[in-house]
Amino acid sequence: MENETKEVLSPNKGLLQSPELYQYILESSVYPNEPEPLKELRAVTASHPRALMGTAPDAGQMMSMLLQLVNAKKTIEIGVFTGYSLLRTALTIPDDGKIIAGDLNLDTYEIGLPIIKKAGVEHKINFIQSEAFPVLNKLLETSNNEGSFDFAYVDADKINYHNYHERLLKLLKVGGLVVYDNTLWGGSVAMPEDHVAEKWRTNRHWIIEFNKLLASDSRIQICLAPLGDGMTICKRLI
Ligand SMILES: C[S@@+](CC[C@H](N)C(=O)[O-])C[C@H]1O[C@@H](n2cnc3c(N)ncnc32)[C@H](O)[C@@H]1O
Ligand SMILES: O=c1cc(-c2ccc(O)cc2)oc2c(O)c(O)ccc12
Repeated sequence: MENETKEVLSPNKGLLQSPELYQYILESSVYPNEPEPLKELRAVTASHPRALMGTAPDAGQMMSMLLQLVNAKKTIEIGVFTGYSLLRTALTIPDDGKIIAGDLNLDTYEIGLPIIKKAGVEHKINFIQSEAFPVLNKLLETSNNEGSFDFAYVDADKINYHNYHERLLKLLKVGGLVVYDNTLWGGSVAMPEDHVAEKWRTNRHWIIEFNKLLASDSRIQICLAPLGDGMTICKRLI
């Protein structure tokens, strides 16, 4: 029974040398401490045709650690899908913490919403069904929001990551973190273009350019963690 559940819930999404090694990380380090509502959310997401888009559980575990390290209370999420990373954040920040969460798609958010409600953390979430730009632009219209966020997570349209970056750096506190998902894009960033499977060709160029941009941005300190599909952690320095 245990094995059956694992197979359904844990497709090998990792970049590691073997599926066994990824499964080992999940079973030895991630699942034993993964809160029950997150397990439930993965289970309800597993049958969605785009389930592979969800933030990987090991990446979610790192998010919790980062949120705790910066004592995050005020956060932004761009790209919610069914809400795995959102629920991770909501379960980690304090009871009076707030998350502004934007996604174009309300239907997918509603798949996870009953679990978010049952976990008792919905009051921390302000979900906005929208393109990301208006959400960020609206926040920037209120000058009090500048330099006020502790943490941001970006997991949406890769072509606009550089535009989100400029806005998020204004919204983050000095010392705050922004984490970008998919910065290794299935490993395709390090392959010659003609070796890249069709699925990963879209966006590969944007991710490669974005990684260069982050590496040359003196306003931030970065670390590209090879977890999930690659997560770049950026700390605002100035
Ligand atoms: C990879 S999924 C997010 C996964 C999510 N973080 C999780 O843990 O399950 C990407 C999401 O970004 C949303 N999205 C794509 N383009 C967007 C845009 N321009 N503005 C807002 N949301 C967008 C999609 O609707 C989709 O739900
Ligand atoms: O097709 C994908 C796959 C992912 C993905 C792969 C591996 C992981 O450990 C996590 C996520 O992420 C995607 C994504 O964020 C997106 O916006 C579109 C497609 C995919």
